[in-house]
Amino acid sequence: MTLLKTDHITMRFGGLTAVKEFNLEINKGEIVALIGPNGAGKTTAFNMITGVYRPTEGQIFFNNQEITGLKSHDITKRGMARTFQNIRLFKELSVLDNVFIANHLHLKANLLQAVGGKMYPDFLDKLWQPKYKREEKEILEKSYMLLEKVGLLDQKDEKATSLPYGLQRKLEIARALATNPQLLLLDEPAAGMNPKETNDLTGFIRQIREDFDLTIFLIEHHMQVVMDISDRIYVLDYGITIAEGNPYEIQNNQRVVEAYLGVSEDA
Ligand SMILES: Nc1ncnc2c1ncn2[C@@H]1O[C@H](COP(=O)(O)OP(=O)(O)OP(=O)(O)O)[C@@H](O)[C@H]1O
Repeated sequence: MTLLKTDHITMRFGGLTAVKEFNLEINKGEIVALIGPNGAGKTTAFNMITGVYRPTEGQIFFNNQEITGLKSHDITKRGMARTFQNIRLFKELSVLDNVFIANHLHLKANLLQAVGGKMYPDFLDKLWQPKYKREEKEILEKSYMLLEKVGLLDQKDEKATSLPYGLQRKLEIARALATNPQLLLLDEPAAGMNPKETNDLTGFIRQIREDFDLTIFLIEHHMQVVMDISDRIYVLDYGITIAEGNPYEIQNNQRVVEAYLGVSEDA
């Protein structure tokens, strides 16, 4: 079953076409990677899919519903979550509070929707009614469960920024999981990880796919990770899709090899 589909999405910034007519199809349960040299348009593609940018042209479908141009929080509510290339944590807060707040914001957004999207004067009072107190307790339990799944329970009281970089990436993933996604987009999960963490990353991503019934779309520069983990790979170069296929096909694709290694003028 197709979970995410893009139909010829294009993003122009003035005279620059960052992504041109990108056609993507991801099936439920797949792990799909998006690779390409620096500046190829990978993050721009993520930004269009997650509602940060509205595509200049083309359409995006999630769960067979069009989501083109929807705001990020609407897209999150429909079951899509992401992490960022530059980690975005609440730096001063503890590990636990980072996950707790992500859960809480998600709940509050749903509550707001339940009251018609308006901030009624008694809205904050509602949060302290028994029903919502119960929900707060559930959120706390869920936060513990998420930290346990990503292996950060022992560090729950530490300040987020005191964690090594690789663990901050895992904390960002726990935060994304707090919104109950079906599709998780990871922007360079191996960046900043040490060799052991990088080695373990493939198993970790497979495990969360299993535990949370996820579909995963990731941008990654670390080729070993990409080749080990991906069912399929899309390759962008200067905004153009130059290849799509399984890891074996991509490794043996001449155009991909040239895009990465460059071709000498007289070749
Ligand atoms: N908001 C923006 N305004 C203008 N140009 C932009 C904007 N965002 C991205 N670009 C340009 O679009 C092109 C694609 O950038 P993008 O960040 O998507 O590439 P990338 O493949 O993610 O690169 P990297 O691997 O270095 O993160 C680049 O030329 C970049 O300078």
